[in-house]
Amino acid sequence: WKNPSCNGVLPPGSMGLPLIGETLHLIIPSYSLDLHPFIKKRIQRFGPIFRTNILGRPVVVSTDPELNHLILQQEGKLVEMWYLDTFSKLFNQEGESRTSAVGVIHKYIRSLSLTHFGVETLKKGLLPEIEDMIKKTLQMWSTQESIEVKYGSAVMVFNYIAKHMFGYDDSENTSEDKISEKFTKISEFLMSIPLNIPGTTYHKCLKDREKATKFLKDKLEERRNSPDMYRGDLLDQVIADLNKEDKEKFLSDDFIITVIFGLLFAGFESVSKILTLTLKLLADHPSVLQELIAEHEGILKNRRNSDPVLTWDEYKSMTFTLQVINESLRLGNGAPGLLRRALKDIEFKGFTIPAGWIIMAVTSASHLNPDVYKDPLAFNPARWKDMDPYLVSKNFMPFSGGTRQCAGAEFSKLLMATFLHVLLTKYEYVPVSFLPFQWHLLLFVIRQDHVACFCTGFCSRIVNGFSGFEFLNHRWTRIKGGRVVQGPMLGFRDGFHVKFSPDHN
Ligand code: HEM
Repeated sequence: WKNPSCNGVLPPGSMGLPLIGETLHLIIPSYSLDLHPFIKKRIQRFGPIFRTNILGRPVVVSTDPELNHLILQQEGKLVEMWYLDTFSKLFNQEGESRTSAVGVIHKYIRSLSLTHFGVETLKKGLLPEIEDMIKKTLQMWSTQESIEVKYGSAVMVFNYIAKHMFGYDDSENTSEDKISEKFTKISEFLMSIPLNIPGTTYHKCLKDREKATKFLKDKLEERRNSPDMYRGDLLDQVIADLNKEDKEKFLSDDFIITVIFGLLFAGFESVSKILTLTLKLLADHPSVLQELIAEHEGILKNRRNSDPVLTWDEYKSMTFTLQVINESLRLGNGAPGLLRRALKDIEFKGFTIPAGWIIMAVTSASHLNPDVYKDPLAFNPARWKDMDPYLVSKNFMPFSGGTRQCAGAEFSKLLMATFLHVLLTKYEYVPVSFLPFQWHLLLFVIRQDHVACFCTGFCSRIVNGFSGFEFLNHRWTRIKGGRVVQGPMLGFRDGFHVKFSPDHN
């Protein structure tokens, strides 16, 4: 394993231990948004392209923007998409059947997701539905003692996508049967070592997958046997496809379940991570929060019609909000890299990547390149104002690129922007004071039976507008957590707990 054969010169690197390679280095948690220390150290030692071994597979890690760009553009020719073995088992795709199914799944899943979550659908009617769902979610959150935002938003996005795809209603299920719980738990286990022994996280993951799959199968059966339940949603579309006389050969119940499973997964996990990171970064950066609030208040002020619903044009006018979201996407790389398998030997800059090897394209390396993004670890949404569009196209790939570009990108941005709009126009951020007293002037505002304490050090807006100050019934306050961890997937150590206060009126 130490000196793999190759028809050329392998990139430099080390293959670690037999069987596990250098996996342990990669899963050591890192508590920063910077490149994972394992990748940083290897770059210093071997340069931007190096070889290693992860989970027993020979891997070439690339932080080289040109190579990353090349492999994203050469899907199906030089490389094919490859999931970790854990992912493959999770999605019931293994061995040759997996390889041949990937291309077909790709085409079908892409077209399905664009039909149901693409720009045209968003424009036509999804936006008001999303806004309504977010208002109800925040209202519901505000009845809880506190919310762990990553988990709460994962459930929110899962429920919305599942409702939209097959009419799922979480409130109809007891907590034991809530399928959202099964899915959100499965995601915790994704990077586990594939050891199917009772007690391992991998084993639990497979058990939860069984339950989730059974649930989806029952849904499919139920809808098929009750034509009066027709809603024109994704499930109805796939049932119609299955019933066609000249249906595609690959279409089967199992295939459909895999597609729905994959789509649910592709959606809720990434959005909830980036949304949580955005709230955490906003809580850490009061001046950015101020500017964002001003933008959303401006939208309300400029609204001519009395209909209090966000429009597509208003969403598109949220320049600063979209900069904030871009900045979160830039910093919050959900996974260490995009995974591909070389279909043939790839020659690049004097090195050869042998056919069959895995390539991990670390696109986040470009996101943190100081030559492109000055002071790259700083959360500075204003930087996007002056970014050169050409540089951005080459160095900003949170949604991947080429034919595999995320089919839910616009949906995700719109959902996050709408969430921020509802949150910031309806709920005031009240920071918990944790700096020494002498750094602050504490204002106690007493009206009726409510008492609130505002800290000037963090919330200058309240101080500036103090003369015309209105008592705020809706508030959100960071309670605890928010420490980012890459292990190697992005997460939040101890979660990010926020108290959303109820409306007293
Ligand atoms: C912040 C949120 C999201 C991020 C950062 C994100 C990121 C990505 C990335 C990086 C890929 C490409 C993976 C690769 O090249 O190996 C991808 C693919 C995909 N995403 Fe997303 N995603 C997000 C949300 C969503 C949502 C909400 C949906 C569905 C509603 C979705 C559906 C898909 C689909 C279907 C693909 C496969 C596209 C294809 O292979 O043609 N994503 N996403």
